[in-house]
Amino acid sequence: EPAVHLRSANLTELEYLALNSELNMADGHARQELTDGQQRIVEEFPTLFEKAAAQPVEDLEREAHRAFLHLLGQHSYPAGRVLSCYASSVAMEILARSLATRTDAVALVHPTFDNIPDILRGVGLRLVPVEEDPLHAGAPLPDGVGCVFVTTPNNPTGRVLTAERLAALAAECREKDVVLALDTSFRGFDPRAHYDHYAILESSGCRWTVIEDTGKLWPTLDLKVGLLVYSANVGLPVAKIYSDILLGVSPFILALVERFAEDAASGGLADLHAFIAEGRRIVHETLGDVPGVAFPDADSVVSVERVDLGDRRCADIWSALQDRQVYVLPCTQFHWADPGLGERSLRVALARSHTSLQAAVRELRSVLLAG
Ligand SMILES: N=C(N)NC[C@@H](O)CC(=O)C(=O)O
Repeated sequence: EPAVHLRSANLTELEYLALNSELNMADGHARQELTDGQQRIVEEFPTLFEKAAAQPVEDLEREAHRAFLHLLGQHSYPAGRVLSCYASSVAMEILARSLATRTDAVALVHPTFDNIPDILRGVGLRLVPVEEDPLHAGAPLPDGVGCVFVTTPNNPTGRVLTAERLAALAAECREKDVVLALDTSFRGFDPRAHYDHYAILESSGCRWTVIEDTGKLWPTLDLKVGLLVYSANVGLPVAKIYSDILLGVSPFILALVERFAEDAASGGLADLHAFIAEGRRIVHETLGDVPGVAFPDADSVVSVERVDLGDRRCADIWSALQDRQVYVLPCTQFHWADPGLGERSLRVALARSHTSLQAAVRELRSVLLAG
């Protein structure tokens, strides 16, 4: 098949290349081993399947949404306005199509994962970049857009909107009659993202949507749901466009999400945070003394880590790693409005077994020291 050209590839095309490699540190999906508690759920699958087949799907949806969102501190979500999707990117496509019926421009956080700008541009929307520092510092939003889209915690930086900043953003969007859209796919990793976003959004009166993702947390072989949650006054045809795309997700996956969320609530989430922190430590310890290397996101606790390469180009390092069947992501494509800004950094996935992560960053260390 055609060779993937690094510069013209999107990040997901680079993630495809990594899928069959032992040392795949590219995608942000959960590929660590199952914990004992999760293994016990997998052993229950026949019973879980029977339960999913027997129960009304609306009960399974309600229970899955409740277990997952309560786990993450989201107690005020509107239970009647949650659309279950096969993946968060499906939710993203539905939102993009809905936005395109009402506006021609979106202010989007920069940098962020490139399938978000790609999906928005794919429906013809013009994008205005919003850099993280001004966004978090409270700079006024760009005018002339119909939506402000923020990934929080952001990918790959891990930057989180505080409750105060979210309230101020929502107030500004309400004043300007602009939709505030959040992608909170990485929120499971960061307790600072567990304040009740829905309480703030609902009380602000602004038009809003939130995309949630169960797929980043647990190694369920991508058995997951993306959620598209929206305000009563959103003024977008999200439910109608949802019906163009799907009737609903698998009841079995809803039952699985509920059980994994319950396991997480009884200690699993804290264990996951410790697991990811150890992965981050492995990266810092293995690469920390390499000349020119730095870790720009000192506060980040999400399941990916950015590595600054000093004066080295990420394309060269990415290729040298690929020759060793080791995969990471170049940061160029995250900088969707100015790829040059990502030219000297990489992203390493941390939701991996510590042995494979250690082996991969040792290869990265050797490539970096080879000069
Ligand atoms: N639909 C797409 N493109 N899926 C890839 C996405 O899930 C990977 C991701 O979010 C990450 O690696 O950070």
